[in-house]
Amino acid sequence: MGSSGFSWKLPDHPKLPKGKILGMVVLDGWGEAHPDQYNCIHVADTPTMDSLKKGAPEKWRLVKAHGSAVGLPTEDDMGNSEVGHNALGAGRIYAQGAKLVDFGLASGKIYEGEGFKYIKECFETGTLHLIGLLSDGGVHSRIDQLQLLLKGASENGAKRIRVHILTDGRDVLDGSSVGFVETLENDLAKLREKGVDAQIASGGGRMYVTMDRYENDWEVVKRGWDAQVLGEAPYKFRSAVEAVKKLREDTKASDQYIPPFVIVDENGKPVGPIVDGDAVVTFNFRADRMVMIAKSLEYEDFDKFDRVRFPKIHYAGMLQYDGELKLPSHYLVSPPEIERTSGEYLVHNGVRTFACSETVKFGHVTFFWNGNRSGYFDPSMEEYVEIPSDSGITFNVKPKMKAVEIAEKARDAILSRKFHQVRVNLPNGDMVGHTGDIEATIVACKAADEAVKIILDAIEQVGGIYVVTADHGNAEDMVKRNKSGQPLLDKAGKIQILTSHTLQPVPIAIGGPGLAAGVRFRNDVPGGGLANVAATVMNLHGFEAPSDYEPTLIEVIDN
Ligand SMILES: O=C(O)[C@@H](CO)OP(=O)(O)O
Ligand SMILES: [Mn+2]
Ligand SMILES: [Mn+2]
Repeated sequence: MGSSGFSWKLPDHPKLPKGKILGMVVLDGWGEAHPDQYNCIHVADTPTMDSLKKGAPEKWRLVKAHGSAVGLPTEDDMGNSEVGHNALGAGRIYAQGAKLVDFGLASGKIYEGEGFKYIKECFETGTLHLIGLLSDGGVHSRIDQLQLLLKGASENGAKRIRVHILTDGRDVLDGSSVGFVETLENDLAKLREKGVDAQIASGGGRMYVTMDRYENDWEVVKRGWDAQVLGEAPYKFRSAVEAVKKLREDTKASDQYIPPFVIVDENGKPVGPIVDGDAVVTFNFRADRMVMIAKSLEYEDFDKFDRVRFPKIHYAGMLQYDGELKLPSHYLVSPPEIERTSGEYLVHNGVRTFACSETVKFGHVTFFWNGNRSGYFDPSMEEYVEIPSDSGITFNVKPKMKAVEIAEKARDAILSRKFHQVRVNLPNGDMVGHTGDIEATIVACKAADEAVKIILDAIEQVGGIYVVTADHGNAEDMVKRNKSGQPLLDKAGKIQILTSHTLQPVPIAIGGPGLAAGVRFRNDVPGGGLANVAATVMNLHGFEAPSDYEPTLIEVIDN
């Protein structure tokens, strides 16, 4: 870097060569935990990952993947794909959406911002609609933030408020939706006592209504649109608590998959369709599962499904969800400014990159990796391949998912020798872990392990280097535990299945024939986390990382 200013040019690494082919594998939802029967990774046959762990102690270690290590508010915050891949790709720790929204609400700054002023223009004559995930999971949203926003909006002049809820059961225990709806109903009743006309207007389970991602299945978003905007749904109820209880019972749906419903008045009329002149806020802070609904609410030109009506509204996201598309154009809190990511640096330094996953995780190794920006930095240097995911099923039905297909694409990219970095996300441990199906998750872990083997074999053939890591835990612990780690039993004496991510660290392994002799993990970064991986990878490509990146995990010992 010249003294005159910024340069993309990275300094040469003093010891490590350039031009090696590097396979970068992210196992989604693959943490390290105590081996017992609820640790699906332990129970599953995973010879490849086992051999990495046993093989070379100086080339395998654990890194932090939750809490402050990935920019989350507290050490009780489990990791997730957004913050995990952001850290892996950006090499620095950013205060993430959850934290930025906390700050905006606590300081009141949120109410002074452009986004809030924009929606406020509708408060006099229109309704304020709040759409988002109702739980305290802290991955996509938090109910306490919704509560503060409800209070703040009413104090700032909102007279009529409608909440469109999405039930969780993925980041929190299944069945917990009832309690969250009751809490929200209490708050809305208090607002009504103060003269604010506030009600829940519609709802549905997050995986079946609204929160699809990466354009996997627009039907999911359409179901939400019909209920939230048009006031139409297959189920109609007078109360949301009743809706959630009854639909769980009658349709046997888990919280994640509750079918869409609308709340109606005594005449059977929906209480809160979205109409001209209304304001709408999507209150999730996390990006991936808000991009599609944001497009449907914002884009004049839109052909993904028939919206029937496109109301003239003032729409704001809790955050801006896509930095490249500038979507949505209005937002309540500015997102973390994740810039100068490793992907952008490497492209500027001649590193040709291939990235691949299946649809449900495709954006993780592209969009999240690149700091929540869609698209390429330089299409002549990069190729991103998406393998279509199965849609319309829960992944316990097909736990192998597209692991082999992803690995074969990676293998072909490696053997083609056209790329220096071949990066994949293997979704199985996470996507199947979220279903809570232990048997299926064991199959999933085995499938992911087999995919890793395909990639490592290809790296072996070209004399390359591999880095195998994960973005956060999930499959390694499938049961809710008490403080001392014992499985918690419910009233009927049954274990409580944990569908969510965990607080566990994740493994990182390096190796391959191209790894220079003397490379090993340093032992002076014991607290290392996912953000330390980017500098590590830059070193393995033959470069020094920028000075503001979190330190590399490796050193080169002279033999
Ligand atoms: O499915 C998701 O949206 C989250 C859990 O809420 O999982 P991940 O962070 O692994 O994408
Ligand atoms: Mn993940
Ligand atoms: Mn997950």
